[in-house]
Amino acid sequence: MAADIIDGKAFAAALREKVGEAARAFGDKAGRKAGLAVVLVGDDPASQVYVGSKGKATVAAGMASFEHRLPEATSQQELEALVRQLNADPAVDGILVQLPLPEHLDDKAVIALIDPDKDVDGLTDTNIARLANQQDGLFPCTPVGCMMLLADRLGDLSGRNAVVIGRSQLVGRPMAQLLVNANATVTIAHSRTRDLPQVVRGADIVIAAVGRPEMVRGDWIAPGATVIDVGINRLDPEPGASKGRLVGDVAFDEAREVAGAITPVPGGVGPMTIAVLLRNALVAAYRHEGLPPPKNLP
Ligand SMILES: Nc1nc2c(c(=O)[nH]1)N[C@@H](CN(C=O)c1ccc(C(=O)N[C@@H](CCC(=O)O)C(=O)O)cc1)CN2
Repeated sequence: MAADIIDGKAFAAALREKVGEAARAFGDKAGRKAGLAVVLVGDDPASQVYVGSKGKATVAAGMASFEHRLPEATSQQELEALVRQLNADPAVDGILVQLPLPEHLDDKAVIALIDPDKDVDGLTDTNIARLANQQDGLFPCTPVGCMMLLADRLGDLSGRNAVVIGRSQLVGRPMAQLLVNANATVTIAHSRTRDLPQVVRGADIVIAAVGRPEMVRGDWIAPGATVIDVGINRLDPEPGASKGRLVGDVAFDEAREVAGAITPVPGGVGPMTIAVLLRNALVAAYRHEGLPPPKNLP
């Protein structure tokens, strides 16, 4: 039987609604809107689209959006000066530097400067440590979104075997930590993993986050497994088409024949990234004002 489709787009829309309600309540309590600053350097077309979507979603949720689009030639010093300025700005509750940065810029040095309590991407050392120590903090949006989809589908994850394919700072590593914190048994697989198909066959939960189109094949998936596809890869255009198709890291049609549930691309994990970003920015705003975030905000 074909797997159920996990509708990330619908889940994200519901989360954005809840964030919108909580943002209105924040405005009433704090006498100001929660504010999210997004910094984009250069003209990478995909990043421009994502930053535009983030700005629109922020405003739609009733929050203030501060967009900083800097030219490709921006120096490390200029970018760091902007981050310092945003750290000091009381109207800014959350700061996100869109990745990847142009090659000449040192992303680690820029991220290290972000005030951890405004670090809505959860990439600073302080938030990495808070995640590892199971403390309150701000954690990376895509993995948090994946956890919400998994909890909705599977409930308690205790004792489940999860394989995370990919070990990036933005997805693979925090994803594995969140799964461990939820008492799953976690394997992190990567380019040096031996017999990856066999490793994946042992998983009840597969998180694919490698950035290689349709790498995970249907015969790697255990029957009934839950497959979360984080990859967003654009294929070369077919003859006569202006744009190539978007595919994930999982061969969707094959995997769907075997899995119990699977996220599609597009419409799966991607929309959760922006919804969780809004959630993180609002949580940061409540904490910034010394207020407890609303209990009904996941
Ligand atoms: N600082 C950060 N940079 C980047 C992050 C991040 O979380 N923080 N994530 C990605 C890109 N990203 C947000 O920035 C993002 C990617 C995809 C989507 C999304 O909704 N995708 C749609 C398809 C969109 C399309 O048609 O192209 C989907 O999957 O349905 C949202 C956000 C890298 N950089």
